[in-house]
Amino acid sequence: MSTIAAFYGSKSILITGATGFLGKVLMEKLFRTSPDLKIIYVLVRPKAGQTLQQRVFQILNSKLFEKVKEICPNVHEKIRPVSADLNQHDFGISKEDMDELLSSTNIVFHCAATVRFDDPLRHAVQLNVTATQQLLSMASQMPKLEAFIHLSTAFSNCNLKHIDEVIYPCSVEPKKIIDSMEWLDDAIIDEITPKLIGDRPNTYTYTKALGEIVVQQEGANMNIAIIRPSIVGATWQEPFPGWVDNLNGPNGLIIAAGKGFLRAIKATPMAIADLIPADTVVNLTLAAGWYTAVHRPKSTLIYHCTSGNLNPCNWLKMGLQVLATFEKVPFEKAFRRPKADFTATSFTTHYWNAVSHRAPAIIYDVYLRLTGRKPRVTKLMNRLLRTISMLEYFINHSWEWSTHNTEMLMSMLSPEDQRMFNFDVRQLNWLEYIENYVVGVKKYLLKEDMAGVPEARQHLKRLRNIHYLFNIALFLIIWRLLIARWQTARNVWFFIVSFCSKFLSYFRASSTLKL
Ligand SMILES: CCCCCCCCCCCCCCCCCCCCCCCCCCCCCC(=O)SCCNC(=O)CCNC(=O)[C@H](O)C(C)(C)COP(=O)(O)OP(=O)(O)OC[C@H]1O[C@@H](n2cnc3c(N)ncnc32)[C@H](O)[C@@H]1OP(=O)(O)O
Ligand SMILES: NC(=O)C1=CN([C@@H]2O[C@H](COP(=O)(O)OP(=O)(O)OC[C@H]3O[C@@H](n4cnc5c(N)ncnc54)[C@H](OP(=O)(O)O)[C@@H]3O)[C@@H](O)[C@H]2O)C=CC1
Repeated sequence: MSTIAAFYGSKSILITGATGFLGKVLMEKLFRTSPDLKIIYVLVRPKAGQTLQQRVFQILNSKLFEKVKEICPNVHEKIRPVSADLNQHDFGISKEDMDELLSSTNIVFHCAATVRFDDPLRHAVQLNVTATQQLLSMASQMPKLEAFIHLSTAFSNCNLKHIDEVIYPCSVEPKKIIDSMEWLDDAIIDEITPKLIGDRPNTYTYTKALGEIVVQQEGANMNIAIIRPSIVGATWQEPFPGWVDNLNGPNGLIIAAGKGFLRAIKATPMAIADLIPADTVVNLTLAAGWYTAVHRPKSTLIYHCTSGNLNPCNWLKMGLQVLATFEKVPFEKAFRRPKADFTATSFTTHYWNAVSHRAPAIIYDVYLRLTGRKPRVTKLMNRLLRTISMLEYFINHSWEWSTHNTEMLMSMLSPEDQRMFNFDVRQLNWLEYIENYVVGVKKYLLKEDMAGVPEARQHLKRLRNIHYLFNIALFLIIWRLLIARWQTARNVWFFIVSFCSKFLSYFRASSTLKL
């Protein structure tokens, strides 16, 4: 019997960010391995015209929860959506709901965050720092609380090269930042943002670092752990390989490359691609929750959930496997054939952006306009280039994360738990994982049927033929123009034609002699 699964049975669990990518995988695993758990409270905000119940219903009805519904048929009774907006004071939670949360919760998993890289500092601070502080204040009033698990990121200290499982100070205290957001106006905040974030690339990583300090300060008297995942990718094994549901991280780029929009990217091929599967993160998170509650470590433990030092893989190997999978399982209705290269300098990046990204987009939009349709590719391409510029930092740097606490936790697990809550990335076969990841992007994100693969292949063949025809036509047009305007080109042309005709007459003469 799994000790961890038994631990979560009979517990009341509070999850923030349960509608997000990791939150859903976490909830799924909890229900699947501990179907007898008491209740999961999920803090959800109504969104896109959907009520909380509709949002939760949609999650439970998704493919991700198919196994859960077999194992735990009454899952909908065990999940309690609580209306909450983390941007509001007390999260806008009603008094009755708050009383129930405070009196019943045993474990808190804090997954909610803004993960946007371009969020204005005020918004990122509100969600990643102030809301964390408020949640800790709520947690401090929970008499039955056994553990509080905070999801941070391995990149919270990406301004450093070597990162230990410790909390690093920031130049300005989080409390001062929170206070200043109250009275500074937006223009001033925008002005001071670059100074505050310093050598971090965005407000996301900066506010996640501040969030960690808040957790350490405010949670001193609680059983707390912090999980720092690196780049979270599709699921590796559970509940099935390749599950993914948003465009964050590599996902959007895999689509862009598979559909032939992304043809070149500035990347350091040999830099470590520190990807970590979502189910690995969830297994470590649940194991850490159990360990924190049962073993009550004296200080807040930080767990690096990274792959680089245990099972390193570089961007080149990953990129090539992504491209190899496109050959096997092409995406439908591609814009161009998938083919992507790394660029090394800003000059070559600008060049390929102009030639391989912007020019085809403009040409296609002209074609759309001429055929009476609305041009859209240039806009899409601009958005893609903006996204790439935001992600580029992470594919051109390498980091070393120590994983002592994570390895210690692994050694504390029983063999059964090591199997059931596996977070040992040394067992991960990257090539297999990436293939399943790309197929998962096709199936679960693009909602493309595998039955459409032969037609997708045919489409790529047509694109190849169009490409050849286009190149030949372009060559002939340029050559014709050159001959018309430039004497040297005419001379070269005359030389080639006379050389070919001499070669042909020689060939004809020698074959006649042989006869
Ligand atoms: C399997 C790995 C291999 C990868 C290989 C992929 C390419 C294959 C090519 C092969 C050959 C070449 C090899 C190349 C190898 C290198 C490839 C690099 C890929 C790896 C990228 C690394 C990413 C690292 C990030 C990790 C950092 C830390 C992790 C975390 O802690 S947090 C989670 C990460 N957070 C994010 O990723 C958020 C990033 N997103 C944003 O900040 C914003 O969305 C934005 C990018 C700034 C865009 O903002 P906008 O306001 O312009 O847009 P909005 O968000 O409103 O969306 C508008 C529409 O655009 C769609 N969209 C959003 N995001 C993306 C996206 N990433 N890609 C594409 N499209 C996106 C969105 O859905 C909207 O669509 P609409 O609704 O239809 O309008
Ligand atoms: N994905 C990744 O690559 C990595 C993620 N992490 C960390 O893991 C955690 C989860 O990330 P992930 O699942 O990918 O993120 P998602 O963006 O998928 O999910 C974010 C969650 O936060 C919720 N949320 C955002 N704003 C509010 C709000 N005002 N009130 C209530 N809920 C809100 C969202 O709710 P809604 O659905 O209503 O928007 C959603 O459930 C984060 O803390 C992130 O920093 C760390 C490293 C890498």
